[in-house]
Amino acid sequence: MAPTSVVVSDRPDFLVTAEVPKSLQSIFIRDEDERPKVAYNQFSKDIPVISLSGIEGAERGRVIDEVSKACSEWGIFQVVDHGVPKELVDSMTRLSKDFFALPAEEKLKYDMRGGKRGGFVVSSHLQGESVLDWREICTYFSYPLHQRDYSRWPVKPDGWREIVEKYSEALMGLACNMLAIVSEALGLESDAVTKACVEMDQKVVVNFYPKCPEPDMTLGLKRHTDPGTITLLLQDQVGGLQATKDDGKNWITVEPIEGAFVVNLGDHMHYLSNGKFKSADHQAVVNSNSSRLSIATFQNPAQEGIVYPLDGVVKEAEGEKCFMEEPITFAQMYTRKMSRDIELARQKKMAKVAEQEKSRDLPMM
Ligand SMILES: O=C(O)CCC(=O)C(=O)O
Ligand SMILES: [Fe+2]
Repeated sequence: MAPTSVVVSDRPDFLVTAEVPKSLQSIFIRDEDERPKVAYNQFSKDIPVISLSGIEGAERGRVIDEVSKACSEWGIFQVVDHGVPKELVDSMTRLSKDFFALPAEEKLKYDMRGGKRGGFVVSSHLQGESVLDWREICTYFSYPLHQRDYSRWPVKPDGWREIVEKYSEALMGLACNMLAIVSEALGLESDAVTKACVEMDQKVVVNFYPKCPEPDMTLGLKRHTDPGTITLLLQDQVGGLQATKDDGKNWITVEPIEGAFVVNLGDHMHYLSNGKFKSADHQAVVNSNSSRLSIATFQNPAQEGIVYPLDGVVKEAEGEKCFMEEPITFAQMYTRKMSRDIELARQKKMAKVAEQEKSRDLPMM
């Protein structure tokens, strides 16, 4: 989920119905510079695909090298042979699709608007931002266990809750394995990153992107970096996840691979690594042929977790400098990111209004 999303009250109702509108409402139309530049199904093989087979034995060194390279270059890669059972992944996908196919009234029993922690919402966007994302989401706050609030977990379709529980647990395991590899890729003990997280939070966001009548004008999810430590994304075979490693000049569409997880680093990991590892800049595009499902599992540090380069990462003897002035907490980092994004959205909106006024004032030819 876009890290900075704040659920606001204006809800485009038609997205919760099965009907696809014939044209795009203006609230979804993006400025030209934000619109998709590459097709949803023009797949690229640039993002590394890393097999985790043999990770506890002879293959560990290879995995560490491949992860290190991918994190320095992209901050995003895919993993296969990850050990999460195929039946669990298939059930999670099938039941998630069934959830979004439920009648609007059923989904809206878990309406997340008004600051509720978890549930269902149509689109979501920054306060002050004028354009909406073309998606519906269902969110579960799954860890820490003592904060789990089942009253915000939809009970339908039958069996979904149990599967979400199993899926969250399996993904917590995979995330911890990946964070051990990332720590070692930085030359540290395998528990360095998990220790910095204090207690690992997990949030599962199921994204459903309905078919869209004018996909070239809008985005399923606008460009962002995830704020947390690491994200594990399961996507269906439709395609739509895009990444850039050069600040938006070039975009690639990540090739969907059956059963693979896309792994991307978030801002927290970027700071812990003193900028050696990127937090992946990404977005989701939509299309007019089929709807798309993706399930993002966000692994975040505790609110009081410290955001600062890890001990031993900054090699001062080699002339390297720490790129942060002072340690801050994850809660502070998140608030700053949000305020920055809200301010940017405000400036963009004002520039647009000024531009419109200027063109209105021009004399008629
Ligand atoms: O749907 C996707 O491919 C991307 C989802 C994502 O980036 C997110 O939920 O933060
Ligand atoms: Fe994301």
